[in-house]
Amino acid sequence: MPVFAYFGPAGTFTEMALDAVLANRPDAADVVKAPLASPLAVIAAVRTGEADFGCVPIESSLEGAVPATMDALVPRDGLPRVQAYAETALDIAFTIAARTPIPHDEVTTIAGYPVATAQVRHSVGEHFPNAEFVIANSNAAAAADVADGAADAAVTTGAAARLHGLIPLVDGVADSDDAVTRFLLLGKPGPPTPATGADRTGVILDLPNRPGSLVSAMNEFATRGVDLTRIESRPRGAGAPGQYRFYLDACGHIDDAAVGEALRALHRSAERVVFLGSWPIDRGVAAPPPDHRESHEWFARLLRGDD
Ligand SMILES: O=C(O)C(=O)C[C@]1(C(=O)O)C=C[C@@H](O)C=C1
Repeated sequence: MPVFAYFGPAGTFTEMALDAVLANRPDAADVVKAPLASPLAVIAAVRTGEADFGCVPIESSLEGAVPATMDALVPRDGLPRVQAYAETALDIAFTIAARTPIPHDEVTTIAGYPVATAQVRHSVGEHFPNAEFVIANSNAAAAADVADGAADAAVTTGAAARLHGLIPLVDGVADSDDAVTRFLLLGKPGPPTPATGADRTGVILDLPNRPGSLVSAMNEFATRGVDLTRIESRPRGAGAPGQYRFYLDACGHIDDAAVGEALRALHRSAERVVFLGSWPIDRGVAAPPPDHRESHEWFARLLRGDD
């Protein structure tokens, strides 16, 4: 049975995102769901083959990129890259839950995962004036911590609160009404899912450290009319202090000629291009890239001497 790892434990938003992906698969009843402790562990399990697929959070509309996932996406130590095959966007609102219905002003510690606490800072300050956050490993781990007595209350999901027998103190907590988190379904490298006309392509770029190299890389998309939806930078890490790598998401599919041309050009100029995949966009506006097929056909005719 195929194994689908996810950032757990049970009850995380990531599990809900995975369930949404599985709902579209005919074999959904015959898969094994494996909760792992971090996005790094999920991605490592996909790389080594312990899991066939892995589901991880990638981007919060309030908090931006999920650093633990971004860093884990970089292939290391000769292991294969991972590739995204699907994304799911979920509306995010948290439950603050405790072991007993404790008065709000008596809550002094609230367990929370940093990507989550950053999304509820103001609301929690209003509801729980005497509380400070203590770090948990995920939204569901926060509920487990409270069940174990490690904090008075948790920033968690409704599902995790129920699983751990906690009582909701406040439901639907978010500093913004339209908070959305995007999740990726990752697998081993393989042929991308067919182009749908509303797709996203992701790459990680290691660029030479010289003036203009990032502008040039972005121009490979701009000059071909390809819309970029996201640019992130992360430190390159050990051995490269002060140096950054860049993550670009573009509208379009590797099979769209304009996107394919941009990727080939990047391969010629970048130190390394890691292809993260081309997959259908779940929500949001996608400006499709211009159709370059006619120019390719014209060129092929020239080579054949037909034109
Ligand atoms: O999946 C979960 O519940 C998580 O704890 C992870 C995560 C994330 O890293 O973005 C998922 C959704 C929310 O944005 C906050 C936390």
